[in-house]
Amino acid sequence: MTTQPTASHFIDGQYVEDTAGEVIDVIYPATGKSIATLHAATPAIVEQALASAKRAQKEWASWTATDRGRVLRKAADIMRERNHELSVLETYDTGKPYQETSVADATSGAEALEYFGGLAASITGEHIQLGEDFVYTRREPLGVCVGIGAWNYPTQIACWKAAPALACGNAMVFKPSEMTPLCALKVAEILVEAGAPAGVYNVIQGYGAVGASLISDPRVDKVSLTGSVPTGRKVYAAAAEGMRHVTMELGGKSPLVIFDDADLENAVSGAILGNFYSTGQVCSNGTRVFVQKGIKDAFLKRMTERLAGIKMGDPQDPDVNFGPMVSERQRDIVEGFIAKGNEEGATLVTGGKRVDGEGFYLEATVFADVTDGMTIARDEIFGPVMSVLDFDTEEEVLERANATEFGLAAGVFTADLTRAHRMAAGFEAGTCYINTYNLAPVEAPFGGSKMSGVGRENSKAAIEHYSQIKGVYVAMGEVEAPF
Ligand SMILES: NC(=O)c1ccc[n+]([C@@H]2O[C@H](COP(=O)([O-])OP(=O)(O)OC[C@H]3O[C@@H](n4cnc5c(N)ncnc54)[C@H](O)[C@@H]3O)[C@@H](O)[C@H]2O)c1
Ligand SMILES: C[N+](C)(C)CCCC=O
Repeated sequence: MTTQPTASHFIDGQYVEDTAGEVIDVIYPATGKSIATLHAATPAIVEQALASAKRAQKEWASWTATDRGRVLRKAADIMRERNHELSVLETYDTGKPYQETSVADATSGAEALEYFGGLAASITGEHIQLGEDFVYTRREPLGVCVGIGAWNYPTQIACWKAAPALACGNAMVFKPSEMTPLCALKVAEILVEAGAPAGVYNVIQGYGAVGASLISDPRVDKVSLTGSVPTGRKVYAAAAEGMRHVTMELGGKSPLVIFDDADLENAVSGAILGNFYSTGQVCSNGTRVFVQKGIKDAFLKRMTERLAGIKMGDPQDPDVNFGPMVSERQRDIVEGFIAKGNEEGATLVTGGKRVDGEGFYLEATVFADVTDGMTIARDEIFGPVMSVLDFDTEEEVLERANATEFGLAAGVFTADLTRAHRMAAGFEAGTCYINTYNLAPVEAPFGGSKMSGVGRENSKAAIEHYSQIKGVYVAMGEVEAPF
């Protein structure tokens, strides 16, 4: 497969290049070798993208919602037909194993396009009768939306933003992460092939400065960021300057609580999904695993046995189920956290070492006897590191689970369903799980509370964040005035 795209940017329905932009060297995480060279957007490219989105949005919004929905559903079909090719590219972009990308990335993107394509025609206002007079509301697009992506799910993030934005009649300029710039270009190509007018969905590349220049442009009505909390703070503040709408999908340090009465095998599976999928590079991961004391030894034993089933290697090999980290830098950061865990007195149960040779491989790592104040229990690590903390009572664990600035996700494993619902109600998190972890179907809202974010992606809730209501008062009689 050719990983070098036709050009760096996709604007107004076609590939565009400007070699004056800063070089972006795309590295395959499994080998550490360059697989493509792109250029960050120059001010001229940013201008072209925004002008094109501004112009195209008017036309797109004038289509019936049914017609817009048909384009999105056709794009979903194309994505499904090309799932293999798109999954191979996602694996080159991120290093995630093909075993994962072939079921979780273009497929999730297609589901979003299909779901919001189906919903488009049902995005309506309402009628409010006021005696003889009445008010009707129109649910209107916001205009030009900017999407900014993180590197862990490049296809999914591009589609989770494009699908609701376009269903509501907006246009989008999307800037992928500089670490994984390839996949969003394919989403743009597919939308045009499915019939989206040129300019409705544009992709431009760049580092943070390109993202920042998009946000401050007066033509922009909304910014949707998927990224870290520090970047979220900056982006939210810049968006506030221009009173722009925002969606912030940010980081987390989510709790996963396992009671003594939980089904052990399911709890271990949930903790694996919540810590080691995508080599641990998942925002919603339940990295603080609170295990009730009575089940702790059995949990750690079974976890260690199950992790022996990891098959690390060439992520394009369909038998491999654990890939490298996205970059050398990210592996260094995670190794720094592992060192802190050791220094601060946690017990290393398994893993903890990098794998020598090419690529950015790091072992799946489990620490036990972690306490709330340790660095590995407080900071988002964004790598394959699980921290196991002990607890005694429900009341105690809920308080400790919530004692964090983050609020992205939370999970509980227990056979006591009354307790499970009490815990879900008590968690300070936007996305909660009972007896499972990290599923994100498009029909359900996904997003965080506290410092983990603002707004929701997926589900009908996303429509609220890509549209605005206009109220129209209609008088049926004479106008009364005081003088
Ligand atoms: N909540 C979610 O849905 C979700 C999903 C995936 C990742 N994440 C989070 O993303 C983080 C990992 O991704 P990352 O390292 O790419 O995050 P990051 O914050 O470093 O970068 C995210 C994006 O923001 C851009 N950016 C950086 N500075 C900017 C600025 N000043 N203005 C505008 N754009 C700017 C980057 O170029 C990149 O495209 C983790 O914290 C993870 O939890 C959250
Ligand atoms: C679908 N997952 C696995 C929950 C990932 C959502 C995006 C967060 O990183």
